[in-house]
Amino acid sequence: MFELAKQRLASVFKYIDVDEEVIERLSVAKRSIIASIPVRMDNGELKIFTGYRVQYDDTRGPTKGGIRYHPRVNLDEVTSLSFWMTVKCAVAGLPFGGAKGGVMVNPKELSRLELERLSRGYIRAFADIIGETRDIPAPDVYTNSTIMGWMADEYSVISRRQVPSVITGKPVHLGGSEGRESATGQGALHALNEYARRQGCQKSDTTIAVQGFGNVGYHFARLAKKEGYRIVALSDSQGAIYSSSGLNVEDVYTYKQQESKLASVYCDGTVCNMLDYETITNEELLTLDVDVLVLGALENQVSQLNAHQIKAKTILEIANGPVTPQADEVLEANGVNVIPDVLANSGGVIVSYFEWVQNRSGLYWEKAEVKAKLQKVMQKESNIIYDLALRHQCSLRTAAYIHGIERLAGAIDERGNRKYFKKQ
Ligand SMILES: NC(=O)C1=CN([C@@H]2O[C@H](COP(=O)(O)OP(=O)(O)OC[C@H]3O[C@@H](n4cnc5c(N)ncnc54)[C@H](O)[C@@H]3O)[C@@H](O)[C@H]2O)C=CC1
Ligand SMILES: O=C(O)CCC(=O)C(=O)O
Repeated sequence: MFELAKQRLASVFKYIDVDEEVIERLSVAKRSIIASIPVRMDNGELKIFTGYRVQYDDTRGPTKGGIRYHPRVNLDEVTSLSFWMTVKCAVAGLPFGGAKGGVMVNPKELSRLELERLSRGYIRAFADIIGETRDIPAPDVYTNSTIMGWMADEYSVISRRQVPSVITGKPVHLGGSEGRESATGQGALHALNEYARRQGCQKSDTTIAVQGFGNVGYHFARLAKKEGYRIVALSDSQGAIYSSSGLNVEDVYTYKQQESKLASVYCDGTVCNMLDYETITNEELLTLDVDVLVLGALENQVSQLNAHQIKAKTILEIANGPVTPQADEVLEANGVNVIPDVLANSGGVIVSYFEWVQNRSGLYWEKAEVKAKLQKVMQKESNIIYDLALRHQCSLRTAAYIHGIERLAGAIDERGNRKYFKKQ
C-alpha cells in the first residue's frame, strides 16, 4: 500500500522542479515504532495487542494524525496513512507534519473497560514520542472523543500536569473544540460545494451515494441533505440501503443507533416499508448511477477490479486512500473527477489544529467561530487546487499534491537543504 501511495508523489515531479533531496526525504518515514500493549481482560486473562505509531515528516511542525483501531491495522497501512497526513497538513497550510497510529484489534469485541485499559496502555507505550509540540494524536476509524478523553487523561497522569493539547478530538468538557465531531464531513461538503459552484450544478438536482455511515459519512450525509443535495444511498460494513426519492438521513441514523447496524433498518420489515427504502449490496452502491459517489469508509474500495463500473461523474474521497492509483487511471480515462482525500477530508485535522490552538492559548471559541474559520480555509485551499488543475490540465489529485509538495519542499529547503528549485 505504501509503495502505491508513493506513486502519487512521483506523479507530481513532472509538474514542479524539485531537488532530489526533497524526493529522498519524502520517500521514507522519519520514525516508526511498534509496541506491545498488555491489557488485563475482564475475565482476568492477559492479552497483548500490537500498537503502531509512524511519524512520517516533521519539517513543517509537530507531527499530527489519528489513531485507528481495526483488526487489519499493520505497519504498511499506518505508514501510508502517515504519509497522507503529511501531504494533507501541507495542503491545508497547517503548521504540522504527518503521523498516524493504530492498534490491531476488533474494538467491537472489547467491553468498555477493556477498551479504556487498551487506550490508556497505548499512551503508556508511546508517551515518550508523543507530546504537544512533538506528535499530537486524534481519532480515526473506530476511535472517538471518549477514547481521546481517556488518552489525554493518561498522558496528563504520566506527565504530572494537565496537557490537553497532546490529543485533539476530545470531548468538549475536556477541552475538545466545538465542531470537531462533524468537522471532517463539514469540510468535505465545503470542498464539494466549491466544486459544484464552479461546475454550475444545482444542489437539488444532485444525487449522492455515501459509502460508510460512521463519523465522517453520517455527518457529511446529514449536512449535505440539509443543504439540499439528494442522498439516495447509504452503506455501512453490514449492508446498504437505497431510495431514488432520497433517504431521510436522521431517521436512518436513529434506527442505526438503536439497532447498531444499517442492515437492521431494512431487516425490520415495518421500518423498511415505513421508510420506503430498498436494500442493495455494498458493491452495488459503488456502481450506482449517481452524480456523486462519496467514499467514507476505508482504503482501496475502488480499484482496477471495479473502477470501470463506476457510473458516478464525481467521486468525493472522505476516507483516506479509497481509490487506488490504478483505478485513478481508469477513472480519469472515463472522465470521472476525483476530489482527493488530502483536500476533501482535511476538515478534521483543520479543526484539530483549532483545538490545539485553543488548548495552548486557554481561550475557547464558539461553534459559529470554528465553523466560519473552517469554511474559510476549505474554500481557499479548494479553489487554489481547482485553479491549479485547470492551469496544469491535470487531475484534482495531482493538483492537490502539487500544492502540498510545493509547501513541503519550500519548508525542507528553508531548513537548510539545497535549493529545491533546480532552475529559478
Ligand atoms: N474521523 C475523522 O475525523 C477522520 C476520518 N478520516 C477517514 O474517514 C474514514 C472513515 O473514518 P470514520 O468515519 O472516522 O470512522 P468510523 O469508525 O466512525 O466509521 C467507519 C464506517 O465505515 C463503515 N465501513 C467499514 N467497512 C465498510 C465497507 N466495506 N462498506 C461500507 N461501509 C464500511 C463502518 O461500518 C462505519 O460505519 C477513514 O478512512 C478515516 O481514516 C479522514 C479524516 C478525518
Ligand atoms: O484530526 C487529526 O489530527 C487527524 C485526523 C486524521 O487522522 C486524518 O485526517 O486522517
